[in-house]
Amino acid sequence: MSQLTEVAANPYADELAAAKKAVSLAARLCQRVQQGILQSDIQSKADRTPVTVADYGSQVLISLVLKKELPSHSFSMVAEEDSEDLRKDDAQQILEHITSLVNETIANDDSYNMSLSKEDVLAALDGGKSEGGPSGRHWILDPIDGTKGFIRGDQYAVALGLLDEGKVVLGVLGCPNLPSKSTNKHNGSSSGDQVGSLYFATIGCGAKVQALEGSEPQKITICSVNNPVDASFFESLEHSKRDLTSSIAEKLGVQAPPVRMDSQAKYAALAQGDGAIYLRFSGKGYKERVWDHAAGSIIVTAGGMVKDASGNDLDFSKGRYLDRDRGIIATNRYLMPMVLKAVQEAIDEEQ
Ligand SMILES: Nc1ncnc2c1ncn2[C@@H]1O[C@H](COP(=O)(O)O)[C@@H](O)[C@H]1OP(=O)(O)O
Ligand SMILES: [Mg+2]
Ligand SMILES: [Mg+2]
Ligand SMILES: [Mg+2]
Repeated sequence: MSQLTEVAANPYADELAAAKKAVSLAARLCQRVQQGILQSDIQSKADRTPVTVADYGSQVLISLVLKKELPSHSFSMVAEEDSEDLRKDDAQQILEHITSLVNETIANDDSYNMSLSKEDVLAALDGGKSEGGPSGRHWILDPIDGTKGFIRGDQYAVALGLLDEGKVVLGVLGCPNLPSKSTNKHNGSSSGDQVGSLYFATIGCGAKVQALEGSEPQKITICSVNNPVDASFFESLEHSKRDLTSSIAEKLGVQAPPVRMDSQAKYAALAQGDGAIYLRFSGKGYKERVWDHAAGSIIVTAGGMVKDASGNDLDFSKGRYLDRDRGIIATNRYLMPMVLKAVQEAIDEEQ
């Protein structure tokens, strides 16, 4: 397809190009930090979850690239991180470190001739404070999804979505540690597969993958298994109600052991057919955030389905939190009715 035809066929082509560029650059910063991560690179947030210099650096780079690449667009972003902790007196050293990481990543890329001050970094972070909602366009960003996996040296994702009038219309997932074909050995390369991929989808245009360092995009397809006995399922490594997911799997007759993985890399792995089902049931009272699902879910819905436990589509139009009933289920259209039935039965038994 010529570039002109592609632009005509995809109303979000400009936004997609900018989002891919932003996520690729951020992923480069994350890869560098992950290779030599130190205890001093990690902080604890008020909610006791970890945040690293790379979470902050990734968010700064992404907001910067989106603004540079789309100068005529109004900018609104719903993002996980903000500058509050970095404005404290004891955070000056870490802020300096983040600023130099961002500037070095920009300098190594050649696209932009600029250098950020510490104030620029703080201001860029606070560009992510939008509430999103049902009207207008809003970027939705998780600069590192799966920070615990990132610190451990495992899977993580840089996840950027675009909300337009309350619907997710575009998603890009940078997965630096995910092999693009088989995730069976998800900590490293297996059988020569490409490790480090960029997954993306725009509404109505299918999902694709390319190498993070750049390559011809390839279409990806969700697996077509229609008998749950032959299916395998993904769940979170850190945040899964394992009693419930194993009861669901048992009801379905799933034979394979669960594949446990951090972050939205699970959505990417599912979208490229590495497994058949993703079951997400977190602890009681945990409210899911939009940035933990926006990019991943559109990459799966290009060929499959993502629903809550009642079979409803996820609603991203309610602000920073995701409106959903209990869990999240992602799978192909053949298995979805069977999985939803098993989910209802398992939930009823649990009560
Ligand atoms: N108690 C929790 N239950 C469910 N998810 C959580 C919880 N605490 C943090 N998260 C977020 O869930 C996502 C991780 O998903 P997974 O468990 O599938 O790897 C991350 O977005 C993580 O935040 P973060 O983005 O800060 O890493
Ligand atoms: Mg976090
Ligand atoms: Mg997250
Ligand atoms: Mg995060």
